[in-house]
Amino acid sequence: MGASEVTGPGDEDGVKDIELKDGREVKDGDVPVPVYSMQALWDGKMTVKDFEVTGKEQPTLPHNVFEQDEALPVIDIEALLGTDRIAREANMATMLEAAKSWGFFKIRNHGVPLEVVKKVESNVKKFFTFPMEKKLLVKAENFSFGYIGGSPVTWGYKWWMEGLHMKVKDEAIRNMVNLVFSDDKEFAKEFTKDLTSYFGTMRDLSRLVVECLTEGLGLRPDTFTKLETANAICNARVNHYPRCPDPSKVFGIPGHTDPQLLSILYQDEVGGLQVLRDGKWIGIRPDDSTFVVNLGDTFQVLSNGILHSAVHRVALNTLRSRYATIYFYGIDNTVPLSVPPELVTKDRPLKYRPFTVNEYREYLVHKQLPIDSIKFLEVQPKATESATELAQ
Ligand SMILES: O=C(O)CCC(=O)C(=O)O
Ligand SMILES: [Fe+2]
Repeated sequence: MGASEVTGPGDEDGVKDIELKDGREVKDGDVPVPVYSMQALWDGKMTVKDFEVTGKEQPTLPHNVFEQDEALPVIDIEALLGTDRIAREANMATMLEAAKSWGFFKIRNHGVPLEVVKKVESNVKKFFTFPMEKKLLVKAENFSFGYIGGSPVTWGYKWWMEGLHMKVKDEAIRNMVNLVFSDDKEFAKEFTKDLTSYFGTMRDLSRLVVECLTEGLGLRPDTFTKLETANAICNARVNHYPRCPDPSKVFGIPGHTDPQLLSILYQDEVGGLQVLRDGKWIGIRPDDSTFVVNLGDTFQVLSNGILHSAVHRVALNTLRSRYATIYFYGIDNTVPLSVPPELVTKDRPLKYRPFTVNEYREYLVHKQLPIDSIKFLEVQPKATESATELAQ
């Protein structure tokens, strides 16, 4: 199938004069910047074949099969905040257990009006309809903030999605929105207001969940949230997965874990989010009365492996575009982070080494988000120890 038959902006040619060299874009001898997969597809520089996943990693579950979704625990946030001690303890226990085993759960009675998320979704939907040259005004360099037209084409597997990755800081939001919607000042103002309110409510919700889980680990509830400094990487992304002519071979996002502490996700009614549980993929049913929470690598590491950062992926379909709005809650990106000593015992020796969020991020951007990227943070056996083991 030719790129022209693929849904999406197709002919937008904001990058047509850019040469691809070793998967990197080169503009008039400038420093090369990465080009993204969907952007290259829509520009006729890649085909659907370039997105195909092979062998064991191919999609196995259609986007609309949710057979075991009912088993996914649902936590009542109102009960966590309430005065009924029994209800609180029951929900705390279920949440902690879900965080250890699934790494995923749903939350209900979370107090965030659906409209707050839907507004962000619809504003960004409008952004996605713009011609590529306009989207590229806020292109994310190095997979950071702004427009992501897929995954870097240098990665082994390619993401069939585009996303708008937004910083939490008000000023950053304002600058980005004003740049893109410069000819519609009223809309830009509304957009900024909607985003600011979304970020505020999601941050509060994330803190609450993180603090309850931290308390469940036997630590002071603010052990990790107090590291949510000005340097913290908290951000949000609206993902758009266009219809795909071959969902049996292509993923929106292949299996991966999220790097941050925690993600809170709202998916539209189409379906496609799947989580790996005990070696089996389970489709998560879309549901407007809940958000999906999943733990990220930082939480698994800082809990010394007690909590689980689950592998998840996004399946596509031939009929409908899909949107997901995700808030990623992170902590300081420069301070060295390490497992609290209380979580290291004789039975549970230290599993992960100290690291900084920036160091991990740097690794991920260059390593294509491998499914087991968290291994990078494992304690390495000391050379002398391995030599001793070998000698025995
Ligand atoms: O689209 C989704 O449901 C999940 C997206 C996701 O996993 C991510 O952006 O990290
Ligand atoms: Fe993810």
